Amino acid sequence: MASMGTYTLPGGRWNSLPLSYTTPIIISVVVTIVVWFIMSYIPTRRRLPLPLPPGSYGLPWIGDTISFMAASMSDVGHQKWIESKRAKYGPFFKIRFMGNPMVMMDAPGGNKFLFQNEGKHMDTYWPPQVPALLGPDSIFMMAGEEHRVARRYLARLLDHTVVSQYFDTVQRRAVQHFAKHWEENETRGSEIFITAALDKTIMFTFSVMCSLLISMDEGPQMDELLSKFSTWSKGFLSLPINLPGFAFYDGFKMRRHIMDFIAGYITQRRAELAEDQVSKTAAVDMLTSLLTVADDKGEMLSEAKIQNTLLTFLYAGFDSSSTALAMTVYYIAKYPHIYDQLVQEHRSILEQKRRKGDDEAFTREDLSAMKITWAVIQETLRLQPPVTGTFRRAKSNLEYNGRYQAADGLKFGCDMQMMWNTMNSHHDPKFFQDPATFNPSRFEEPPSSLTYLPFGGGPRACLGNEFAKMEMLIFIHHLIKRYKWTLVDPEDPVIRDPTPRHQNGTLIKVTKIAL
Ligand code: HEM
Repeated sequence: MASMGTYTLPGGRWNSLPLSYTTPIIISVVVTIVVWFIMSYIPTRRRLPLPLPPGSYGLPWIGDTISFMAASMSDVGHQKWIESKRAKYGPFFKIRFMGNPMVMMDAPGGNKFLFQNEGKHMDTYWPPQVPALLGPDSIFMMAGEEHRVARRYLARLLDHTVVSQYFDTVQRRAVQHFAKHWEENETRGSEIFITAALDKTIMFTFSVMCSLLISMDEGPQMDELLSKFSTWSKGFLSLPINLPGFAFYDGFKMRRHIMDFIAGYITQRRAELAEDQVSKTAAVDMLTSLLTVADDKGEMLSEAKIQNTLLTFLYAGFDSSSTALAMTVYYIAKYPHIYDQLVQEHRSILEQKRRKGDDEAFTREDLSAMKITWAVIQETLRLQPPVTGTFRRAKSNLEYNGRYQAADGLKFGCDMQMMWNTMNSHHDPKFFQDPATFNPSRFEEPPSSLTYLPFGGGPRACLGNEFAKMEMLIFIHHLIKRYKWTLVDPEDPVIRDPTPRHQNGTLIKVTKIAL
């Protein structure tokens, strides 16, 4: 018998519930959501001592999340978004990002404040999808003493001498790369061909990282790992919703496959080490070091830390470098006078080699002769930095007495987030004259302190910057030596996902030359 107020919709588990049951359920869901929104708003206000920086929090939880993420994916990263906020609120301002209040720092004062307090009064903070994809044992997630110990340890594995030891490996990979991936196009019948520079730089940097980390050779296994990586890394720019249809869902699933793959490699290497086979089978790479070198406290790394370190380095080491290199290839083609300067620089290096009888016997001393090349890469990193900035979170109440705000300073409540950002200074005419112009010669003078931050700064600055410099210089040397190139589509738009790349992968028309 149907009671009063009971209404049954045809079909479905929920639909068959009488209205007298569904109404309270719907009301309690709505009330929970509203209370959750309000709660995420109120404690924020309570825990933030005044004065707050100017700006607006916008809607509860959502705030600027959507506009900020959309800006992250646009051609100039956050640059325009930041400019419009700065025009409204001044050099630094507050927003709400994924439920939390966040201050965008100014440059260079805000950057200095942030880097000086790093590890003492503030720690790293990442939106939830990042720790889920990278793992809690990644150095990017570590804080305080744990980060300091891990960083000292990893810095030893990548210090100047070690980077030099990898020189020959990277150089060999470069020669193989051009023979396999570029000369292959020539043998298809033409000395002129069209290719996507980004595909090539991805192949090169991924191959270099696979060699540095686990001594893996190019082949189907590496191709498979690269394709898994591509799915996994798309999860970083997604909302952290673990449901089919969201890139995070696919990325998170793929993380398990990648970790299984890495675990297999570790097991195999442990067995080789136990049988003393490593020197015969593989060069000493990072995996061997991670398995055999103790940290400062004399402790060996756990299996989980080794796995997450390899995953972190593979990602940190290949994504930024590959897009930076493709962008460099783009700017060299866009400005023929820059190409001519580079030809001169590399011709003179090669002539010296030839006088000694072998132009492939390129040594690490030759890198220091590549001053213009490095300036071109630096200028590329200024205009299109692969990392536009990252987040931190205050561990205690802090006061920032920068030059812009009221005499009593800007106070950060415990848990408040802040972001350092390359776009604040890289495009500011105060620090870089005529900032929209591609002008590598500006790097003849060092930029003023904390205004040029492609590799970050302070205690979390990039650990691989020397390595990245070496691999990028080696790649450009081999490219200039063999080819000249023009842009197929000079108007190809730049997108960020999250590193900057041309929508069509920087298509270039390549002509073989012999420098
Ligand atoms: C053009 C290439 C690269 C760029 C632009 C770049 C940029 C950066 C930036 C901005 C940070 C700081 C992040 C922060 O403050 O939260 C960073 C950190 C890091 N980078 Fe790089 N990177 C590059 C290449 C590499 C390479 C080749 C490696 C490894 C061989 C590497 C390994 C790392 C690691 C391990 C960290 C974390 C350091 C820490 O948390 O203490 N990077 N990178």
